[in-house]
Amino acid sequence: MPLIEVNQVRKVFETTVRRKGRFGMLSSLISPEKREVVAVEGISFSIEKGESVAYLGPNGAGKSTTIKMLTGILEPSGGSILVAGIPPHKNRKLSSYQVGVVFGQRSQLLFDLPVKDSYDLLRYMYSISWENYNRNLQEFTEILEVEHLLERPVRTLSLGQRMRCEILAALLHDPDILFLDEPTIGLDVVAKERIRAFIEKINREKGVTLLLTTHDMNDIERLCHRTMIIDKGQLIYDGSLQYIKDNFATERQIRAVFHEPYTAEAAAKVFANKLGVSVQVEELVLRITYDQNLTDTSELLKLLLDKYNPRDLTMQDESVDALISRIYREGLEGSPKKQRQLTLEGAVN
Ligand SMILES: Nc1ncnc2c1ncn2[C@@H]1O[C@H](COP(=O)(O)OP(=O)(O)OP(=O)(O)O)[C@@H](O)[C@H]1O
Repeated sequence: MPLIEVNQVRKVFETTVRRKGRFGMLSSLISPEKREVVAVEGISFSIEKGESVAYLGPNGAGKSTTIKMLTGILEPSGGSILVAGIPPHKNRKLSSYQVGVVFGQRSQLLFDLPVKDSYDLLRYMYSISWENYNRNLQEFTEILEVEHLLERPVRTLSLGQRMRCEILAALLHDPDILFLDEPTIGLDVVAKERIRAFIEKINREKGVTLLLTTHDMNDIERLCHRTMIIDKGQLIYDGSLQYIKDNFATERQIRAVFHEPYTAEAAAKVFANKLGVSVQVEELVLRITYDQNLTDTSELLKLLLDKYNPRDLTMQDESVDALISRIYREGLEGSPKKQRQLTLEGAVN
């Protein structure tokens, strides 16, 4: 049986529209105009124990709303959710024993008190035995390198230090599942890497199931074997990131450095006329961006080498960041590969 089961879940928020004009506020108070926002629209998925899943989507897609429903903070407007066999919104307390949550933008630590006081409170709230509490505290403080922070008031910690303390707080009660909403947001490269290493370890060694929302593609490449993409409240992809890369990353860039600026200019004019190719020139450097499905790499390279004799050549595939942004913009239907298939089908007919 899957550890998390989400079946045709919807969430509709009702908001009040503020009227414009001098008396708008008064009129809104007397007869408020209501509007519905559909944040999540019939989503279904299941997650097995030990999986590490990325939950991606552009701003406002419905990621946080889904996590809030999975943790019981919000009640679904329709459909059903079971987390470790429990509907979270109906039995939030029982469900919380199985689940740890980290919200990158919000804290579950008490701001004015030392970090350790929040941990003691969590021990009490979750009725964690002293033995388990002391064992987890010792193990996690060591790995996360936060021993020296335990007596410091939370408000005095840097963002990176606080995030490490937050993650520790979420795991003190040995949950089977960890929901992470943007756990590396705003952190520097070193702090991000530290947190990723820890999350990866608890998934691998303790079998903690992960569901993670992020806008940082390095989080996913490092941590998640499965990626779900949500857009406008609907699940548009559920599979591996590798599949997306293999099937949708069709853009590539060639960077050529020439001996003379006018050679770069001349080459740019020639390549700009090719189908699916765009060019950029900066002094000696020419960047050719092209769709591998429309233009053969060997053809471009041959032309460059034979005719323009560049000093240096490098090639770069479309970054995962750029790829995912393109999917957000154009959807999976808009991928060059799909377009090409459509074109070919069109040609056959
Ligand atoms: N309490 C609320 N009341 C009304 N609308 C809401 C509420 N919470 C979220 N929404 C709306 O629901 C939609 C989904 O929001 P949600 O926060 O789930 O998106 P998200 O994918 O987490 O975005 P982001 O990446 O920006 O955090 C948005 O249109 C948002 O404005």
